[in-house]
Amino acid sequence: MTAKQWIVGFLIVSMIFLLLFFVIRMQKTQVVFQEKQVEDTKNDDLNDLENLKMEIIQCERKLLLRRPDIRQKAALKVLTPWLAPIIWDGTYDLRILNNQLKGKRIGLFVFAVKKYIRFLLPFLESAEQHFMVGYNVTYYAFTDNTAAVPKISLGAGRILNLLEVEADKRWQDISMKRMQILVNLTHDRLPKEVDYLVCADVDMVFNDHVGVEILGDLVATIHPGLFLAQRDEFTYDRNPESAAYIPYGEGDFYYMAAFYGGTVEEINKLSTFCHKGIVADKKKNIEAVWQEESHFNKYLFYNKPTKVLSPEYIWDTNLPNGDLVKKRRFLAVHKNHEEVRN
Ligand SMILES: CC(=O)N[C@H]1[C@@H](OP(=O)(O)OP(=O)(O)OC[C@H]2O[C@@H](n3ccc(=O)[nH]c3=O)[C@H](O)[C@@H]2O)O[C@H](CO)[C@H](O)[C@@H]1O
Ligand SMILES: [Mn+2]
Repeated sequence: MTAKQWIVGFLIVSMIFLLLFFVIRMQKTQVVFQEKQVEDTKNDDLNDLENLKMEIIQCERKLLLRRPDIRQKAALKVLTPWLAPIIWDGTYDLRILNNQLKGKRIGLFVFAVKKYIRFLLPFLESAEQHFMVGYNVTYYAFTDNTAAVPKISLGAGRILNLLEVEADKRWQDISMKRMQILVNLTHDRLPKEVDYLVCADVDMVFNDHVGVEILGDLVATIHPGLFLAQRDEFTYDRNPESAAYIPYGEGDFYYMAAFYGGTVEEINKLSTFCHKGIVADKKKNIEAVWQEESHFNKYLFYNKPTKVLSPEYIWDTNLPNGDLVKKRRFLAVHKNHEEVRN
């Protein structure tokens, strides 16, 4: 090597070192700057911290939607960390399950109060086509106006009980009232009449097979809008004053209370917990962010479901990521919330 080559080499190496030095320095400054920002935020009120958190969550969510590998993994999850099955199409053999569960009596609990009576007929008609076909099914449909419910013809072994319930003023109270009614129903009447109880929202229709693959001691459905979400995105109740409170960093899934089930005994325990929580909150003049669904999620955090249903069992065609949920067994009926709730 000539002296000139040595000098050029030396210059190049020192330039690289200089560059590295500046890059590291800039990163350090960035971290210090970010730490200072967080520090500033701490000094502001809690709301700002909450906003920051929401922004981070939004960013993560956007990132997640661009990561097909994560989407795929979340969608294909078939086992919970406590080893309960997550039911997707193709994970079970119905012939085997029918052999195991034949002769079981199944109840379907639903509320159709005030304007929601309009949903009852399509709900029941679709259940006749898709829900537990070949089994003894008893519907427990609660309404404030039995006379307004149209007649429906049922298949063999299927019974409709139209039961009276008082209509609350607020839709939130109607929705939460379901827990109170369930406490009594699962205590007094159901132990003699059914083995398993399934509870559903009425503003839904069965759209494909829903059978004994959903039966288990305690069964809940993953919320179709949050099945790809991170834990801290779950819309649990975050108010420490509420009985439904779940702190950030905790939780397994966000379950939707529009479709769940279990043995009569387990539904009695679940509804008792939720009803007590609702009453305790009322005494403090508070209401959980998603009413009974918040208490439901709290219960299921402490009492892990023995079976979890994938969003195939509650789907809404307005939702993103529908390509991951091909079988849509139970579909939300689109409604004008303002109109139907008032
Ligand atoms: C996307 C969304 O907003 N989801 C929440 C909302 O679901 P939804 O918008 O699905 O609630 P919803 O309006 O369907 O009410 C729940 C159920 O209560 C019954 N009902 C309600 C009102 C009424 O006047 N008559 C009647 O019969 C009916 O069975 C209905 O399906 O509210 C629920 C109840 O708190 C849950 O918190 C849900 O997470
Ligand atoms: Mn609903």
